[in-house]
This record gives sequence, C-alpha cells and structure tokens, in this order.
Amino acid sequence: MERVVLVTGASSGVGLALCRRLLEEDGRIHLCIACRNVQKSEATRDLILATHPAARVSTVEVDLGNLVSVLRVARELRCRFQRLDFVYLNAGIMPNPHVNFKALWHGLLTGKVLHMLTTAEGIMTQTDRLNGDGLQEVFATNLFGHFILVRQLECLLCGNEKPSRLIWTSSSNARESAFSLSDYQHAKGQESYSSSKYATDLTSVVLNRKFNKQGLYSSVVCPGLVMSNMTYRILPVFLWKLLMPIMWLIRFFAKTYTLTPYNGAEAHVWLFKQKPEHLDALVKYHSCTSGLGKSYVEPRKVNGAAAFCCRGLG
Ligand SMILES: NC(=O)C1=CN([C@@H]2O[C@H](COP(=O)(O)OP(=O)(O)OC[C@H]3O[C@@H](n4cnc5c(N)ncnc54)[C@H](OP(=O)(O)O)[C@@H]3O)[C@@H](O)[C@H]2O)C=CC1
Ligand SMILES: CC(C)CCC[C@@H](C)[C@H]1CC[C@H]2C3=C(CC[C@]12C)[C@@]1(C)CCC(=O)[C@@H](C)[C@@H]1CC3
Repeated sequence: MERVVLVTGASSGVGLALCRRLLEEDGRIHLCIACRNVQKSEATRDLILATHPAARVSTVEVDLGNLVSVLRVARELRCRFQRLDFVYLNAGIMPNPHVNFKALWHGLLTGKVLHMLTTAEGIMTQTDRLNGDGLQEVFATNLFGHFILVRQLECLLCGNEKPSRLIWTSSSNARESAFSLSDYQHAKGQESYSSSKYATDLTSVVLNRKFNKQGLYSSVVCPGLVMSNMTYRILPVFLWKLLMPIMWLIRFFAKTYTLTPYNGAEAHVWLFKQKPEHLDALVKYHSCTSGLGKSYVEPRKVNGAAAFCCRGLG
C-alpha cells in the first residue's frame, strides 16, 4: 500500500530538500506538497519531478496564517485521501529579525558564545504583528494554523491499520523562558519565534498523550542552522557567503551547524524510518553535521516538557 506524505512549507529550504530526500528513501510514496499558492505549488512540483521524474507528487494550496484557508485545505484533503501516513508540519516564519551583535560580543568575553551561536539565546529578537484573523502572525503561522490542520484531519490520521505520524519542525531557539501560558501568542515580548517553537514542542507532547491510543504519534525536530530564505532575511546573502568559511570552522565545535537544507532534513528523514512506538515523546531530534561533513541525528530532552506533563496541563 503506498504511503501518503503531506509536507507544508515545501516550496523552499528544508521542506524542499525533505521532499527530495523522502523520494530518495522511498520512490513509491504519494507526496502531497502544500505551498502558499498555485504558482509556487507548480514550480515546486516541477523542481521535484526534474530529479524524480517517476514520483507521484500532488499539490494543495494553503496559507497557514489564514484560518479560512486552513479549513478549506483540510476539507480538500479529506475529500482527496482516505488516510495520511506522515504529515510534516514544516512551514514557518521569523519576521523582522534583529541580531544584537553587542550581546554576541559580550558572550565571547563571558564564554557563552557557543551556546549563543547555536541557540541564538539573548541575541535575537523579532517584531511580530496581528494577522487578518486577529492572531499574532508568528504564533498563527508556525503553530496554530498547523494545529487546526491536524485537528481537522483527525479522521485521516487516527484509527488506521498502521500508525500515522506528525513531524513538527521546531528549533533549538525554542526556549521555556520565552513562553508564557498567560501570553501564549507572545503579544507582549520580542521573542515570538522562540515562543512559537517552544509552544510547538509542548503541543507535540500533549498530542502524544491524547492520540497515541488512536495510533497517531507526534515528534519534534530541529534542522540546525540552515542557509535558507529564512536566514537570508537575517543577514544579507553576500555576508552569509563571506561568513561561510568561519561557519565551516564553527561546525567543528557546533554540530548543529548543518548549513544546507539537505543536511538540515536529516532528522526528518531519520524519523521517517523509525517505528514510532520506540520514540521518546519528550525528546527533540536534532539534525547534526560533523566538522568533516557527516550527518547524523542527536536526541535531546525538551526542556521543561516533563514538568509541563506532571503539572497535568496536558
Ligand atoms: N533555517 C534555519 O536555520 C532553521 C529553520 N527552522 C525551521 O525550519 C522550517 C523551514 O524553514 P526554512 O526552510 O529554513 O526557511 P524557508 O523560508 O526556506 O521555508 C519556509 C517555508 O514555509 C512556508 N511558509 C511561510 N509562511 C507560510 C504561510 N503563511 N503559509 C504557508 N506556508 C508558509 C514558506 O513558503 P513561501 O515560499 O511561500 O514563503 C516556505 O516554503 C521553519 O519552520 C523554520 O522555523 C528551524 C531551525 C533553524
Ligand atoms: C556565525 C557567524 C560568525 C555570526 C552570525 C551571527 C548570527 C546572525 C547567527 C548566530 C546564531 C544564529 C542562529 C540563528 C540565526 C542566525 C544567528 C543568530 C537561528 C535563530 C535561525 C533560526 C533557528 O531556528 C535557530 C535554530 C537558529 C539559531 C542560531
């Protein structure tokens, strides 16, 4: 039976590399790519078919920051498919990023520089805004749109012969201290990206609690630092290119400097091959690349997730 795999944010970066890598793993899957509009869907399908001409690739359009669009695509998917085996919840944004280089320099003096270079803790802020639905844009796009999509697709994901899987692209920038239940959309702070990714980690834990019995399993991954449209909005492309030799050097000390979308998709592809019953719901799977360029996956506990579960909030 062919497996049906849905990937959001498939038009570029990690999502596009993931689509190609999944087809390298199993050329018989039915890949359904979700992009923002028809032009992007068709261009992405052409790109994928150029390297995998025999692949079965279909398209759907969704703006994850627009609830009407999410409900519409869920309806369309329910009509088109009888079940979904894998859903990669990968689309994401980081609008108006700002890097505090002074704090990075201070980190160098206080010995925290490696932590800063891998998590961006204390050196990155964003300016968020309200979207058309009156929700904070980062929360809505990175988490809430995906969450509503999952809930709307329950009938395709639960109670199937084989377990179905949700795989969320989170981040090592996810931080407990950036998230607050009393301001879960992060309207008041300037770390909306970090908050949305931490909320994603917790959501995955809670989804496992609720749905494992019905054969649906959820995992979170971090692709590491990847050169993509997202990072090209943080610093200009030419500067990243100039910094490339330094980043290859940093990679000897910071294994999460995966740098390419292909390497960044390592954990996503690894999870595709694992039995979900053997995975730990409280772990985030990190794509890593060694100094010599070898890719591998490292599991790390999600900070505060166990405590969150114990408090019974799930
Ligand atoms: N790059 C990095 O270093 C890291 C990235 N990540 C995460 O990886 C994921 C992929 O990002 P990456 O590949 O780097 O960046 P890209 O910007 O290349 O990819 C983001 C994808 O999300 C899509 N997207 C954005 N907003 C929406 C929306 N409202 N509705 C539907 N699709 C949308 C984009 O579509 P469109 O082409 O239309 O804009 C694009 O396909 C994100 O979740 C990001 O947070 C995590 C850790 C590190
Ligand atoms: C590496 C260079 C010599 C200096 C670059 C400084 C900063 C622009 C980067 C240092 C740490 C980076 C980082 C991210 C963006 C660029 C930096 C702030 C992310 C926040 C990108 C998105 C993510 O999800 C995180 C995992 C990244 C963490 C590290």
